[in-house]
Amino acid sequence: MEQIVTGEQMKALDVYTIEQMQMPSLVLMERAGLQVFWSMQKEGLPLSKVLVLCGSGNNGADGVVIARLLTLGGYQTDVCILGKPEHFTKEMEKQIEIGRNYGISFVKTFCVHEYTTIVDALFGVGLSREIKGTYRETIESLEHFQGKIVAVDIPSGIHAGTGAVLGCAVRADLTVTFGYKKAGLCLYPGAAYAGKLISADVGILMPPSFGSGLFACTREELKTLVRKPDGNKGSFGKVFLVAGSREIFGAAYLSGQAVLRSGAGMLKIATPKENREMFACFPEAMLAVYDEETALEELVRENLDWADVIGIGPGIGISHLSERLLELLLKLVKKPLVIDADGLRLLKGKEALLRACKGPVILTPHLGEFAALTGISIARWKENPIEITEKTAEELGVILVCKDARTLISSKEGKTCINLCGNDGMATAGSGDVLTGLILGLLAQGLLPFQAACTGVYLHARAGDLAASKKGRAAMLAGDLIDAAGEILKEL
Ligand SMILES: NC(=O)C1=CN([C@@H]2O[C@H](COP(=O)(O)OP(=O)(O)OC[C@H]3O[C@@H](n4cnc5c(N)ncnc54)[C@H](OP(=O)(O)O)[C@@H]3O)[C@@H](O)[C@H]2O)[C@@H](O)CC1
Ligand SMILES: Nc1ncnc2c1ncn2[C@@H]1O[C@H](COP(=O)(O)OP(=O)(O)O)[C@@H](O)[C@H]1O
Ligand SMILES: [K+]
Repeated sequence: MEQIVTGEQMKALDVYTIEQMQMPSLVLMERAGLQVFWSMQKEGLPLSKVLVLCGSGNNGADGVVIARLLTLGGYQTDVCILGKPEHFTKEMEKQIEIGRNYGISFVKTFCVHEYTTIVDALFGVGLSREIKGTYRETIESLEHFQGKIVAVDIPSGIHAGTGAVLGCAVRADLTVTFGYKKAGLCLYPGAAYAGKLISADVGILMPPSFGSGLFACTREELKTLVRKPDGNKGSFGKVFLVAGSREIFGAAYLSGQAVLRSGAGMLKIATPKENREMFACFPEAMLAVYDEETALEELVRENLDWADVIGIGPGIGISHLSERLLELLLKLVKKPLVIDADGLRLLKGKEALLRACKGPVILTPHLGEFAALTGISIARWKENPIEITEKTAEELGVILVCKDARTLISSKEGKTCINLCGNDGMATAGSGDVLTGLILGLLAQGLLPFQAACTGVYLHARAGDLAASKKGRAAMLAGDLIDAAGEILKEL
């Protein structure tokens, strides 16, 4: 997993590196400036005339370093400092002094259209409030700029912890961020403002005791999934999935297919009797059919003994039978349980039962389901997604997968993973059912619950990117994600 930090955490790491490690802040800044300068060259930005816009803090000081490096490199460069001298940090004062000695061009006014590239060094992780006045006018004047924009550390206006736009923000083509990716660059809308994101090492050191539990999913996670040459279908895990209803067969089919495609050994689907004929097209799945006459407790107990992991929800509908099945699972299960879709809708009012559940529980709501379950509106979640997801996971005592364009996975212990892959082609009916199946399949193969949730989300998103490259984002179907997930696993 890749470490992600908030703005406050990044500032704490700066302080630690400077004060404890005794690394001079001007050295860190020089490295930061060099990284931006090199990236601008490497990415082939048009550098015939560059404007560097600087604030009064250390982000602005980085900007002055970049202007000096550009000038020394022979690129025509102007610097405009918007911040007031009384607010300059001591590093900013020093960089201006050095810049003057090197003869860089400071301007008081400018016309953006004269430039081919603009460097945004107005605000970095120190942005603390809504942007107003001259800063706002300047940022808004960049909206019609025809050249390229490079953001230093983070686009000015984006909150480093939440990705929110504080009044207005710079829309960059390239962002070079220092040390670690900031959460605000990983979450929307911030992610959309960053353009291409490059993480650059500038020498920031993280102490072993550092308390951030924020990560991004990476390819490494998939490597924990190893096939055993002497394994059998029992050792690759047995999944019991309560899915489908009289009206909805597809959700059960998609989840079930994803379970087996991810490598699980055996699958049994509990579904209403009317679905029996439909499952003729899915001979790999065993069936446990039920109706009004079925002794549900017996059915559940029998299958809980048999299975290694349990899922409930895809397409089960809202009925007294599906509600009873959910209650029985919550009361009796001692193994990992994944609850999705209608299972989440039925969970409302059963929070006490959920908290008392003896097995580890993974909930996989999209934001509508999350809002219905918790009473927290989608708009409120979007204001502070990490904090709200973590708090809800802790309160409910579950692993919570909040599905969105940037899905968040939080454990009740306060560890959170952000998924950075995937695309809008995945916003297609049945896509979530596939994710449920993948997580169940990974659990069945022995991944620990939080690991299975993060790896499942990552695999699903990578499959989404592969499916989009083959079929296109508009045309891809949930079923394509299943085949693509198989191909991703094959590459390992
Ligand atoms: N430490 C190091 O050595 C290294 C740091 N590095 C760089 O430093 C950056 C962080 O620097 P920073 O902490 O100085 O904050 P920065 O983002 O420049 O802004 C703070 C200034 O903006 C002001 N301000 C805030 N909001 C405002 C608003 N809405 N409207 C108007 N003003 C507003 C705020 O005012 P105040 O809130 O104090 O009144 C203050 O004056 C980091 O992102 C990286 O680029 C790298 O070089 C690596 C080494
Ligand atoms: N714009 C997007 N970018 C990346 N992933 C997305 C986007 N929109 C949706 N997804 C993903 O697609 C899946 C949709 O799940 P869900 O809404 O439960 O679908 P369904 O209920 O139709 O099965 C989630 O995993 C979500 O993270
Ligand atoms: K910036």
